[in-house]
Amino acid sequence: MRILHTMLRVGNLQRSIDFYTQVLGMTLLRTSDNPDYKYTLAFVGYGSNPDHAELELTYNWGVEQYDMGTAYGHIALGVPDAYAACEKIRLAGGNITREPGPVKGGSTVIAFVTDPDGYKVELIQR
Ligand SMILES: C[C@@H](O)C(=O)SC[C@H](NC(=O)CC[C@H](N)C(=O)O)C(=O)NCC(=O)O
Ligand code: NI
Repeated sequence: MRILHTMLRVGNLQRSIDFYTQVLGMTLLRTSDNPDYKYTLAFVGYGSNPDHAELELTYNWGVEQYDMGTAYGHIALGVPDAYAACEKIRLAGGNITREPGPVKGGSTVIAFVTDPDGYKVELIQR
């Protein structure tokens, strides 16, 4: 088996596409409309399946907000320099919600950015 994608329900598809492409540097890989079930999908990533796992952004027509609950954690991205990545994200209008630095109790440098719906994305320096 292999990981193909992670699905996130989003309240505004273009807002999310803009974030993942313009702020995090991903590519909009494809979209698909499902008029019968009133939803649209947008797949974003740093490449396509099978070589790259993708994010499946799911927009349910007319649903602009979700109860985020307490269970979701984060999606992690690998970066060569978390400090530089955070500066670039800030300049692109992204919201850094945890400054880069060693993880508590460890030495790996991490940071967090929050996407437009409030989903956390971890940046891991490696
Ligand atoms: C393309 C593939 O990766 C999918 O995940 S589509 C599967 C389909 N998704 C939805 O219906 C999304 C909208 C839904 N209202 C939601 O918010 O999850 C799905 O889950 N189909 C159910 C089925 O039994 O086919
Ligand atoms: Ni899916």
